Amino acid sequence: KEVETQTKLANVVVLATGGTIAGAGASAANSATYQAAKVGVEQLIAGIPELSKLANVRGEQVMQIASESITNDNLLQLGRRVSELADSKDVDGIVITHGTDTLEETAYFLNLVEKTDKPIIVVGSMRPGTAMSADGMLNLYNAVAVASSKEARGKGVLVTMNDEIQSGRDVSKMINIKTEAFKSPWGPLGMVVEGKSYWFRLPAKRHTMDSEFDIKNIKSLPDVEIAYSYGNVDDTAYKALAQAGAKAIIHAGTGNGSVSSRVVPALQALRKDGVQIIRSSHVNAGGFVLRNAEQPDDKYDWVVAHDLNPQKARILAMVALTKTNDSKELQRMFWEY
Ligand SMILES: NC(=O)C[C@H](N)C(=O)O
Repeated sequence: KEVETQTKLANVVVLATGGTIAGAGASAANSATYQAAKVGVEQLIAGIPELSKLANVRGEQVMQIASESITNDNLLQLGRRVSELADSKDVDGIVITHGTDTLEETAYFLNLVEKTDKPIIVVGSMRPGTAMSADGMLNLYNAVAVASSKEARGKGVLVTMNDEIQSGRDVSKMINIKTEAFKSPWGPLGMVVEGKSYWFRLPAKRHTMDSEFDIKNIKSLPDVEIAYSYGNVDDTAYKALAQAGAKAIIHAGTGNGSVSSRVVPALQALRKDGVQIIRSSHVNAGGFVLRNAEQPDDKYDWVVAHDLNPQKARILAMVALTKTNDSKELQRMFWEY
C-alpha cells in the first residue's frame, strides 16, 4: 500500500494561454518569423508522450493569444481559473503555458494573488514548435516535472525556462533572440534536469500563502501606467497618462530611478492631485531604487519600486491599490513583495 501511494502520479493541469510555445512557422528555419498562439493545448501535450511518466496531465485552453496582447481582464480570468483549480482536491500542480513577452508580469501577478502552496509554474518558449532546436517541448516537460514535485510546494509561482527554475517574482525576459532569455538579477532558485529538480535557494519576499492579496477579493484592477525616461524627456506623457485616468504612474527611470528636472514639477503636481508616483529603474540587468536617493521621496510623498522593473512595479501597484491608496502602505508593500 505504501509503495502504491509513493508511486502515485501527481495530477497536473496545463492551462494554455498562447504565445510562441503554441506558435507555428512556415519552415523549420523560421525561429523568429512565425505566428504565435496557433497550436491548441491538446496538441502541445500530445507532442510530449514522456509527460505521462511524470504526471497525469490534462489540458485546458484558457485563451489563445500572443502575450503582448494580455489585458488586465485576461490576468483576472487566468488568476481566477488558477485559484479554482488550486482549491480542487484532485489537482496537485498547475502549469501555465504563456507567451514570453509578458510572462514575467503574469508570473508575478499570480505570485501575489494565489492563495495556495501547490506548485504553479509558468512556462513559454523562445522558438515555435515548428523550428529547429525548438525549446518549448523541454521547457514544458520541465514545467510539468516541477509542478508534480513535492519540493516545489510553497515556493511561490515559478518559471521553468532553459533548464532553470526561476522565481516568478524575480525573473525577467532579458533578451528576445536567445533561448537563455530569462534571468533574475538574484539568480535562479534551482535547475531541472531529466525531469528531476535540484534546489539551491528560496524566495525571501512574501508570496502566495503569505500574501495579503487574494484573487477571490479582486473584482477589477485599477489603471496604472508606465512612463519611460531618457535624455531630453519632458512631462507630456506623465500628464497625459494622469489625465486619461491613471491612479498611479510608474516612472521607468534612468539609473536609480532618477527623474529629469524637466519632469519633477509635473510629478509633484500630479501627486498633489492624488496620483501615486512610483519611481522604478529601466536599467537592463535589473534596477535597485533606493528611497530618498536621487530624489527626496519623503518630501514629495513618492514611492520607490525597490528592485522591481517598471512592468513588475505596475503589477504590484495595481494589486496594492485594490487594498489601499496610502503611499506609506504602498511603500511597505514595495519592500515586502
Ligand atoms: N516568445 C514569445 O512567446 C513571444 C510572443 N510574442 C509572446 O509573448 O506571445
